[in-house]
Amino acid sequence: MTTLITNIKELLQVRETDHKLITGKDMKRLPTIKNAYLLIDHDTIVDYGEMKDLRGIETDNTIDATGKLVLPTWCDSHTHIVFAGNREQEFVDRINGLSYEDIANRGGGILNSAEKLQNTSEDDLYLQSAKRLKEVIKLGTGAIEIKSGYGLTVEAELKMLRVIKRLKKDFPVKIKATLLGAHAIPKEYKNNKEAFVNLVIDELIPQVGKLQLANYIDVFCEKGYFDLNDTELILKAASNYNLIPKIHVNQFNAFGGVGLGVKYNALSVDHLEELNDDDIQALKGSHTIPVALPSCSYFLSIPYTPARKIIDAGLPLALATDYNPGSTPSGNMNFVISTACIKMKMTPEEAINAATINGAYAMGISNMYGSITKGKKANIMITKEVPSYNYLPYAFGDNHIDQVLINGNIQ
Ligand SMILES: N=CN[C@@H](CCC(=O)O)C(=O)O
Ligand SMILES: [Zn+2]
Repeated sequence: MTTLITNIKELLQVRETDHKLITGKDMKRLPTIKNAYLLIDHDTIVDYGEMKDLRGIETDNTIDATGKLVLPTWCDSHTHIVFAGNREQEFVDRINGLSYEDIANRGGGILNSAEKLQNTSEDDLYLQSAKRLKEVIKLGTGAIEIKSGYGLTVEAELKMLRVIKRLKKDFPVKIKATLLGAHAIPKEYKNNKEAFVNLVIDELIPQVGKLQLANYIDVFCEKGYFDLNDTELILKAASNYNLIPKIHVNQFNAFGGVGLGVKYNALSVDHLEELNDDDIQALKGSHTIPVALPSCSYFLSIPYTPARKIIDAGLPLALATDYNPGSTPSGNMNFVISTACIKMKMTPEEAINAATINGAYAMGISNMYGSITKGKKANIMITKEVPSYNYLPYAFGDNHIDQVLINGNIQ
């Protein structure tokens, strides 16, 4: 089946040759073609160009995109969308003066979500998660990384990962799974963190590895959660099963997690609301991409990741949602783009690069996703009629996405 999109006001993120990721100053450049066409064969982008060069061809479908923009779908490289219920009461508690830390210290937070998830059947968990996934696809997400981490027992973690596997089977979007066994210290291990770390290393990682339920390994490397030593032990154990690190670091404190991630060839280091010069130095010359999660900063009222410092140091940056019930109950990548421009002073070009090709890199799929390139998957979105791409982050809070095509099919 062939689909031709014609009269595109502007086709964004057109990359002739395969770029794995965009770094530093180059992030300010967003290659586009005005008054363009795009040709899709089955699930693949096969041709594009200016309308004046379009030769008469027969296609099964034609979409007229007059006044509209076309761009690759968002690649959301950091989410926790498999969760049970919500934490709206903690949201109100924070408004009334408690901090995220206070809530965690009294047994809420991640432990609250873990209890809910343990008491939710696998089918129900699947249905709740599938609903979220459907919603974010409508908002333009065409590839997504999903973490475990609300299980906190071997069985509940496996349940989460099986739900992710089922989502992979049932949905056309590209999904990558991450084992986040060390997300918080369960109540039963409150005074024996070492035993929990051993459980992750000796039981959880081997089982997940053998069942091939995850592509990546994550750790919440943070004061009060898992320290550098715990993190290193877990990354080492995971490497025996080829689980590549994508880790939570520097959300509240900077104490060397970035350097550790780089040492273990992490694909990404995520959060980075607190970032020092040593962290920047560690990232230089590495293959590890920093990932910022501005919706989390917005929701928790914590600092925004210093995007200017990162990009101006010549580094790449990816943007993701962090969709989860505690720190970011939103999977809207359009809001992420706007917030990155408004609060982190990223230009629209930088934000779009960070949410497409660099997001794809941060989930190991930039060879097939994240840009309009011949041979890549036809995961694209068509906006409503808008004056220019600057309008997407500018008119924040509105939904500018008209149609989403995944593998060439309208969703
Ligand atoms: N910080 C660690 N994990 C999640 C939040 C977990 C939660 O509060 O449920 C995050 O990335 O923000
Ligand atoms: Zn997260």
